[in-house]
Amino acid sequence: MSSFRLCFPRRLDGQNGFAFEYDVPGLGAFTETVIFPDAARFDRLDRSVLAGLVRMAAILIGTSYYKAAPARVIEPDFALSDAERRLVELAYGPGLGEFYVRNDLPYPPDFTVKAEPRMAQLRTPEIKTEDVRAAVAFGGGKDSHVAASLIQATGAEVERVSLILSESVGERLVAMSEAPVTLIRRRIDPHLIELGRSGRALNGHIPITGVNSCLMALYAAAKGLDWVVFANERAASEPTMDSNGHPVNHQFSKSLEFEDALRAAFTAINAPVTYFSILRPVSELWTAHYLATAGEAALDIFASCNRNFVFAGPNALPKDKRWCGECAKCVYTAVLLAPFLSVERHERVFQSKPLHNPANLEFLREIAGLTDAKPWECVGERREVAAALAHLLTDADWAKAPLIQAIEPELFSQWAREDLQQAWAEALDARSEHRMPAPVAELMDAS
Ligand SMILES: CC(=O)N[C@H]1[C@@H](OP(=O)(O)OP(=O)(O)OC[C@H]2O[C@@H](n3ccc(=O)[nH]c3=O)[C@H](O)[C@@H]2O)O[C@H](CO)[C@@H](O)[C@@H]1O[C@H](C)C(=O)N[C@@H](C)C(=O)N[C@@H](CCC(=O)O)C(=O)O
Ligand SMILES: Nc1ncnc2c1ncn2[C@@H]1O[C@H](COP(=O)(O)OP(=O)(O)OP(=O)(O)O)[C@@H](O)[C@H]1O
Repeated sequence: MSSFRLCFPRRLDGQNGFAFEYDVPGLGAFTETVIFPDAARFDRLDRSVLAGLVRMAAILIGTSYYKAAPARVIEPDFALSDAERRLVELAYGPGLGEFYVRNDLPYPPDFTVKAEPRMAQLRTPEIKTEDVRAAVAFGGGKDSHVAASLIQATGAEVERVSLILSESVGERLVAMSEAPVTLIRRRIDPHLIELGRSGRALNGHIPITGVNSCLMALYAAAKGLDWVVFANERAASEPTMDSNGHPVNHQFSKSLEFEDALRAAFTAINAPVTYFSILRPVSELWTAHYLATAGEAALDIFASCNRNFVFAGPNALPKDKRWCGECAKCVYTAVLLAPFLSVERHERVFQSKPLHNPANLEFLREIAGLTDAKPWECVGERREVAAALAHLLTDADWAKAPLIQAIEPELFSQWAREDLQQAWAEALDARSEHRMPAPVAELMDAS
């Protein structure tokens, strides 16, 4: 039976990085390279820790190549600890859930992982809480800005780090930040993109946050940083839709389930970094409120529209735009921030009026829970969106916005008014499960 093969990554000659190599049945060999800043000193890492970190990166990066022609057997040329095996099962299972469902492939998928077992390290991880240096994942959006600001408030030294697939995306990210951004450069095998474009390979979404997490951890460990901080929100654990009784989540690799799997795999290799998500305990309205108040300086430079990050497709935004104003993610972010901004300020932030554009009504219905499924996008919990809309209907200016008016009758036929009032009232105070170190939990008021 032909299998998808993952090779143990090799160091590049003359460049500070690694080559990740894969064999896809029927399509041949592929190589992705990742180049790190010189400050990442891989030679200072314990050999087994380095090997573990690159194995984890190889597993996650492999999802891009596996999806070209999914095989029934996944076969690394390295042994796997239980935690790494679980990472494979999750990344190539629900991590690719959207891909399977949108390509009409069976879901859950039926594959076997063929690898020798590896003994895990059993030491309890040390969590540094003083003189901390933190790598904060930076994606240019509201969550990244808020995460960087909060980590700074803990007294830690913050380095913003972005993974990029093209220089133009790197330039956009740098322009979206008020502080310097360290860039780690991935180069996807161009053959994969060609095959996808010509229809000779399957295409679809991959667990990108998992890829970014493993590469950030590798960078942080090699630079001697202590924390690797993501801004994965509580809402990312809510599935996008249900497929025959199985949840499918566009944001699976941002979910708490995947965060736990990554943390277990880092522990099993004794990785010298603490990985966590700082926005896990709070609502998206909490984050929007923080950005509109304490984080106000970022309002004119941040962007959440994913079209900023297209590196090879036809959907890239024009250079002078940060928001397309006509996708589910723009509409979602516009709803979350509206309760905290005047209509005029909102228009300046979003470079348009997404909540006044009738063409956006269907997106609004989808994100507010008025349809069977959420859009295949990075959007949050339906109840929270509905609560924000109910609140906007009580605001004299926002209640006049055409989309807010248009949604009113359907909103209250789907949701009980009192339930939405309660969700709004709790939005800034409620806290949920998280994995943050004590000083961060204290700052976030989360026990
Ligand atoms: C920017 C974006 O949203 N891209 C998604 C889009 O891809 P598109 O074809 O429009 O443009 P490109 O991003 O330039 O991709 C070109 C092709 O390359 C494939 N590819 C890309 C990155 C990668 O690591 N591996 C790859 O194989 C890609 O499939 C294209 O064929 O549509 C794709 C198919 O649905 C999406 O997969 C692209 O999503 C990117 C991987 C991406 O970075 N998306 C994030 C903005 C995103 O969705 N973030 C979510 C987190 C989701 C998660 O962690 O799973 C979020 O913020 O919540
Ligand atoms: N290119 C990237 N490099 C490093 N980290 C990234 C990148 N893109 C996203 N992230 C991180 O992944 C996590 C999830 O991304 P997400 O898109 O939700 O955040 P965001 O872009 O900051 O906010 P928003 O939800 O407003 O788009 C965040 O911690 C974010 O910083």
